[in-house]
Amino acid sequence: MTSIGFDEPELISRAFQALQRSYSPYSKFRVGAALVSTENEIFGGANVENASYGGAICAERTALVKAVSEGHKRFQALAVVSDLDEPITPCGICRQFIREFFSPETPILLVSQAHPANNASETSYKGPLIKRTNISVLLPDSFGPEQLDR
Ligand SMILES: O=c1ccn([C@H]2C[C@H](O)[C@@H](CO)O2)c(=O)[nH]1
Ligand SMILES: [Zn+2]
Repeated sequence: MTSIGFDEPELISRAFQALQRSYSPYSKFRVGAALVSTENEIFGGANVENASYGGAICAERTALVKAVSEGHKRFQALAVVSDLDEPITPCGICRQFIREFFSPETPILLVSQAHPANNASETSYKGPLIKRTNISVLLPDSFGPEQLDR
């Protein structure tokens, strides 16, 4: 079966919806993520923190754990959003987690809250800045499941 492809604005909007549910009373840093599976199902996730700070789970892993535990292990894209005017980039643990399930070139969209060029002197609003990357760029020379195939 051929994929119909994913709807990028929809995926980004689902990441912003997920961000609204961020539980981040300690860092006050809200993050949202959204994944689209090869079955065209979208899974959102937010960061969920803990009074024991090290227990925090990032938005990217929340979304992945939701999807994988519902039977979706192959993905067409991931979008990550925050409240910042510049895109953020996944932490090391999330990169390894993404590496487990993503193909090297699968699109990862790192999306700002608003375009950094927006300011009082701007007459026309510029939408969010989208940095397009993939896991082979974010985690080069990585260790992955193939290495355990013996
Ligand atoms: O890509 C990222 C970076 C950070 N965080 C979360 C972890 C923690 O709750 C807060 C501050 O690091 O942001 C994410 O969810 N995703
Ligand atoms: Zn992370």
